[in-house]
Amino acid sequence: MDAYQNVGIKRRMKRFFRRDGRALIFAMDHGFEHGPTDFEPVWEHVNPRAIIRKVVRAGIDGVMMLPGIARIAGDEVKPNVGLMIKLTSKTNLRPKEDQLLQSQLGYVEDAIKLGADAIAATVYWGSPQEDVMMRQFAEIASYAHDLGFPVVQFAYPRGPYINEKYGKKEDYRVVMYGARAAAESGADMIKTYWTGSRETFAKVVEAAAGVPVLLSGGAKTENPVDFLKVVWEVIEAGGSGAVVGRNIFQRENPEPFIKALLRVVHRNEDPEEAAKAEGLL
Ligand SMILES: O=P(O)(O)OC[C@H]1O[C@](O)(COP(=O)(O)O)[C@@H](O)[C@@H]1O
Repeated sequence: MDAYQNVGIKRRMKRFFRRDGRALIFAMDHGFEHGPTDFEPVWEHVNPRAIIRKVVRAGIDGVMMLPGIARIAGDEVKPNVGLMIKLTSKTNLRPKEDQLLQSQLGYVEDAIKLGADAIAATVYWGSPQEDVMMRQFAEIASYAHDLGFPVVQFAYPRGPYINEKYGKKEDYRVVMYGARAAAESGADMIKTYWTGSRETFAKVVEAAAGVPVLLSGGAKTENPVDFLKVVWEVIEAGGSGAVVGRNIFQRENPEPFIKALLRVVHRNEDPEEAAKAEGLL
């Protein structure tokens, strides 16, 4: 028989994942992590209520945010949509080489009070500060799991040694390593980089040993179909969906784009067909 906590974790995972085991989640931590200039392409989306209302209306499965945005706009995330609260972050205000640490800015209790269905934290695997983030993650995961909450790891290999050894942080060998480290450190969901091909992403999924792997969206593609194609490859590779920020909120009209993404994630639709069906082509 399952322990009470396991039942809680399983039930809360289902707030994000549909019966097909896949999820499309909106990422809304950029005002902190990148700065408000990320919203300049469509300035009205700097208002969290405005953009969250749109993504929820379009049928998104979950929304990820820091605690402060949940205080301001968490009530826009309707009860049938998963709420993921991320407890670590960093600003973009320091020199790049000093941005290799995410610090804890909230506690598991805060996330629960805010109505979270899952708790997230980032680990920059390979960073000189890896140890600090590993401990933060372990503390968050241990407590959240005790209370029956699933934990999401943003497993991002990053830092000078990664560049030296692998050439780039998206090299599948190091992304695979980060995903494995996330699984071995107790993550219930993993969010990580696109490795450039279905074959290499399939290896990342295998390395995660059954823990669902979600794509981290990345910079907005000019042509929406290009991003739909990446998500399609992720699904074909056995990925469990995507967590997408800029590709959604930097578009003038995000709703048809989200609907096309949902077609790809949940119905395996061909990206061009999905785009046509939603009037993007
Ligand atoms: O890779 P970077 O520049 O640190 O980006 C981190 C950002 O990307 C995300 O992980 C995903 O958002 P995007 O889809 O915009 O890439 C955000 O949660 C976070 O703010």
